[in-house]
Amino acid sequence: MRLGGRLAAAIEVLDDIERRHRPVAEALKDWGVSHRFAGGGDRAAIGNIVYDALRYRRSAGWLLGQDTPRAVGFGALLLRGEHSAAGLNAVLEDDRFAPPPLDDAELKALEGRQIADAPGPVRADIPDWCVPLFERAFGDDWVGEGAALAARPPLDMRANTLRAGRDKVLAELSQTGARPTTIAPDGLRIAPISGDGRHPNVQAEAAFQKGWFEVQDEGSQIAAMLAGAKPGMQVLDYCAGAGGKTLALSAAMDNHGQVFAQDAEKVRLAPIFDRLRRSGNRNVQVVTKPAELAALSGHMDIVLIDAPCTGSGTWRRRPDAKWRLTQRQLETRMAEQAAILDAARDFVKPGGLLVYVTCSVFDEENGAQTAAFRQRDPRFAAVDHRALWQSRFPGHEAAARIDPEGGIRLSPARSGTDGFYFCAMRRQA
Ligand SMILES: C[S@@+](CC[C@H](N)C(=O)[O-])C[C@H]1O[C@@H](n2cnc3c(N)ncnc32)[C@H](O)[C@@H]1O
Repeated sequence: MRLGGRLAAAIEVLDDIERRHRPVAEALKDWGVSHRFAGGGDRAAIGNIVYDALRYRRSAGWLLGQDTPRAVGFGALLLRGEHSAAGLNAVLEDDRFAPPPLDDAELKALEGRQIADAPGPVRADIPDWCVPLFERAFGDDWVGEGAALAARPPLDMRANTLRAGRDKVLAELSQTGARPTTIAPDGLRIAPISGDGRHPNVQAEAAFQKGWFEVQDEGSQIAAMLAGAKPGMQVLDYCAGAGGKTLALSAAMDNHGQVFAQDAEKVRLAPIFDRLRRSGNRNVQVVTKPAELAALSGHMDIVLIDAPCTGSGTWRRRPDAKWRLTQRQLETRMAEQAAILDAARDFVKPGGLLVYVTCSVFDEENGAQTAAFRQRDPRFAAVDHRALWQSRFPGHEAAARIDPEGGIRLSPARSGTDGFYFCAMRRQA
């Protein structure tokens, strides 16, 4: 397929996502099933246009003055800067699978439009209703932070020190272009894809099958490290899901002590069993019965709440979620988070830590949530987060926002990671 056919396919997929409210991955998969002739390179290129169009939906649409699948598809290509409008039309001209070229009205709309002149919400590529949330979270930096959340993400991995050190994994993955991450000591990073490329399928590597590494964003690795799990501790991962943080906590404990993994939705825990077999984590107990959980009350050195959240910190990877999110969903998540904080606190032993983490950038789910919790339960006090950050990641002072009232924030613009919030609160009595 040439560029025109790929662009037409991307517009078709974007239309499907919009009309049928399909998740992007499913819409792309369906397109692939019904177009079996398309090769891997075509699928990757179409996927890149679709994902870019969703990441840059606002700015791509602004360029053409419309928010249609066609406008954002064309806009996403133009934003790459590889073609001028006339140049793109010339490429599409003799391609019979291409969409109709840009017409006079579209060319006129594009004339003289520079993203640098666009209003803030367009440059930030966020919905209008999110602007106050971004302003509250980032102050004057909100446009840059929004734009960074619209960029293509890297592929991050964590060396599983129970099986292999980072250098050994780096040597094994040398063909993939993986480099050490700058902040997390066990992290590896493959840079964001450029042009029509795609990330290597690292999970097909023998080293992955041998459990030498896990796919995990550097921000998630940092959050797990900040929790401070040590060999011999009793740790409850209260919202363990597929176990990304469970495995990191267990590795930090060098398999000594106990990590209890629980989740309200048992089905979410299902992948953890395979992951544990591969990674050699032997101190993880998956909690499946209420009685097993009740027995832990008041005994935990650390309770980690990796809370359900809007996921606004992961919009680089899940850009469709950015446009689907509503104020009502945000409020639902906030209510869940408050209820989980109240339910999980009793598992912390006196002197132990309640650690709250989200992959959201909104203060409503982060600092405001933990501050409200401490008001409800003054037995819990925020630790000195500046001292904590400096002790774990010396030399990286500029990479995180430390909130005076307690909490550490990571973001693509500041830390080069997904957006994360971390807050550790010590139980006094
Ligand atoms: C952010 S995800 C966890 C991701 C996981 N910790 C990881 O690192 O891979 C949040 C999890 O919280 C779970 N959850 C939602 N409500 C819960 C509740 N009331 N109690 C415990 N877990 C809950 C969800 O099922 C979901 O798996």
